[in-house]
Amino acid sequence: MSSALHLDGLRKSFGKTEIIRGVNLEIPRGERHAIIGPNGAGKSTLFNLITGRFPPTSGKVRLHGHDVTGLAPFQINRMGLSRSFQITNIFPRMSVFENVRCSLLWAQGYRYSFWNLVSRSRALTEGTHRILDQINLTARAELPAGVLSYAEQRALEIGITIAGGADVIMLDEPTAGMSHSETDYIVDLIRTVTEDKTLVMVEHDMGVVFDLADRISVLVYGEIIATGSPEQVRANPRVQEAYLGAALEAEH
Ligand SMILES: Nc1ncnc2c1ncn2[C@@H]1O[C@H](COP(=O)(O)OP(=O)(O)OP(=O)(O)O)[C@@H](O)[C@H]1O
Repeated sequence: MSSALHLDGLRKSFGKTEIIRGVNLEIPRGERHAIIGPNGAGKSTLFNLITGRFPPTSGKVRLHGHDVTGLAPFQINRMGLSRSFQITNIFPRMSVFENVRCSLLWAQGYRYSFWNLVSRSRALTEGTHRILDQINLTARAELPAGVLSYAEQRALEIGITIAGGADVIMLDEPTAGMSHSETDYIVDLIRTVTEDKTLVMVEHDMGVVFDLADRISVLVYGEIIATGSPEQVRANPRVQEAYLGAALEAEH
C-alpha cells in the first residue's frame, strides 16, 4: 500500500538561498506526524511545498502514490489533502453554522448532481451538524463566528479544514497563542477529528508534539536530521544538540 505522503529529494531555493535542502520523508496512512525545528529551519516552507503553495525547485511530492508536484493547492485539495492556516481563516460575520456549511458546500459541490438540490441541501445540513458536533460548537452554531473565543475560532478553523472529508490533514501551529487549558482542549479535538486520518503538523509546543505525534521529524537548516518515535527523537544526541535540549529547557 502506498504511503499517504512521500517527499522525495525536495529542494526549494528563494533566489540564491536554498531553504529546503533535500528532504526525503514517507508518512504512512493513519500516522500523526509532527515537524519540529528551530525558527527559520524551513518548516513553513516545507508545509507550503507539500500543499502546493510553492513549487519545489526540484524533487517530488506524492500524495497516496500520485505525483502532485507542481499542482495548484485546490487540485491537491481535491485529491484529499486539506490544510489549516496559521492565521484564522473564517468569515467573522457569518454564523458558525454557515462557515461550516460553506466549506462543505464547496467540497461537495463537485460530487453532487445539480438535479439533486433537495437531497443535497438535507445532506449539507446533516453534514454541518455532524462537524459542529465533532468540534464541540453545536451550542454556538447561530452566533457570528467573530464573537467566538480564540480557541473556539481555532476549533472552527479545524472544522473547516476537515469538512471536505480529506484524509490527509495538515495543521500549521494549531495551538499557537493558546493558554494551557485551551491547548489541552484543542489537542483533544485534533485527536478526535484526525481519528483514522493522516495528520501532518508543524508545532512549536513540545508538550503538544510529544502528546499527539506517532512520529516526529526534526528539520534543521532545511534538512531532516532525524525521524522517529517521540522516544527515539528525544534520545537522539544530534537532535539534543541541534534543537531539543534548548527547546525542552525553554518549556520549563
Ligand atoms: N517567500 C520567501 N522568499 C524568500 N525567503 C523566504 C520566503 N519564505 C521563507 N523564506 C526564508 O526561508 C527561511 C525559512 O523560513 P520558514 O518560515 O520556512 O521557517 P520556519 O521553520 O517555519 O520558521 P518559524 O518557526 O519561525 O515559523 C527563512 O530564512 C525565511 O526568511
